[in-house]
Amino acid sequence: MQQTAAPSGLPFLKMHGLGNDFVILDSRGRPAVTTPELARAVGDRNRGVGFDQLAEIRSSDVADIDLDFWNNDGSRAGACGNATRCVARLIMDETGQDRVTIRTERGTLVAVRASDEVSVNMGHPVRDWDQVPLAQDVDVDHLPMEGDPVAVGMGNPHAVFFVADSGAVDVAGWGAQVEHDPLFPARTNVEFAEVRARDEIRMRVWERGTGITLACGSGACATVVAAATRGLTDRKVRMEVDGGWLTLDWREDGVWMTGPTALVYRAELTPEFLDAL
Ligand SMILES: N[C@H](CCC[C@H](N)C(=O)O)C(=O)O
Repeated sequence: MQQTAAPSGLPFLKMHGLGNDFVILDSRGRPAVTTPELARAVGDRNRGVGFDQLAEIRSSDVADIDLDFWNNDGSRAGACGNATRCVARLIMDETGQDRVTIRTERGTLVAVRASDEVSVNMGHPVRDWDQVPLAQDVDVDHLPMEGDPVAVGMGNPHAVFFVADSGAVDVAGWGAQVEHDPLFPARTNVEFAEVRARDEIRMRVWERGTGITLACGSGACATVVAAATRGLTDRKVRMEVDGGWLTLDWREDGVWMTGPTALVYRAELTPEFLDAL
């Protein structure tokens, strides 16, 4: 009897770092599959899988892997610290090594195991107004906007506001308004930071292309850069986000971020789902 091969779907993993959740596709050795339509369909929490970001692993000729990021509105994210840590852990588990190099849009990043957590060097912050990017030549340390935010590029744009009580902030209302402010031609991620001590910050975030998330690694990096630049904290801080705790350390070689990673499940998108796209 002739066996018909089962139609093959698309394997993926679900991971999260502090509740910042990801669908991870592995396209090593074959063409990339993600399109804005696929990202939106898989990112739909009712009709798809749901994620804050989709990360697609690709073969690399300069690093252990290349990694591309997408938001659930179908837009590209130039950086995603928590997904970088999650994928780094996958690759370290696969290779048995404690170090991995990952090429992203902003350059090649190094991640290392830190006991049961993962640290990644997210690189140097970008402080040139046109590189953040901003629409005009303004003071990045004091943007001309209500709330006096700081602009920081971490491979993606961030506007960091310092607030007295982060719990009282209307993150969705204020965040969405700032995301679409004309000062940010590529829109922006928005952080609301409450400095608790020279080594501790509470931060809540509104992400470009996604909305409120429980954590944002690049946003946490941008926040420590903004806080230390303003002289509000030291360069090494513990940061409490809605999903837990990260450690940030702005060193000579870049901003290091350390935190937990979790593998939730491995599954497959069915041909039926993919055909409907
Ligand atoms: N959650 C991510 C950041 C996603 C940023 C994205 N929303 C963008 O459009 O830049 C992180 O851990 O760094």
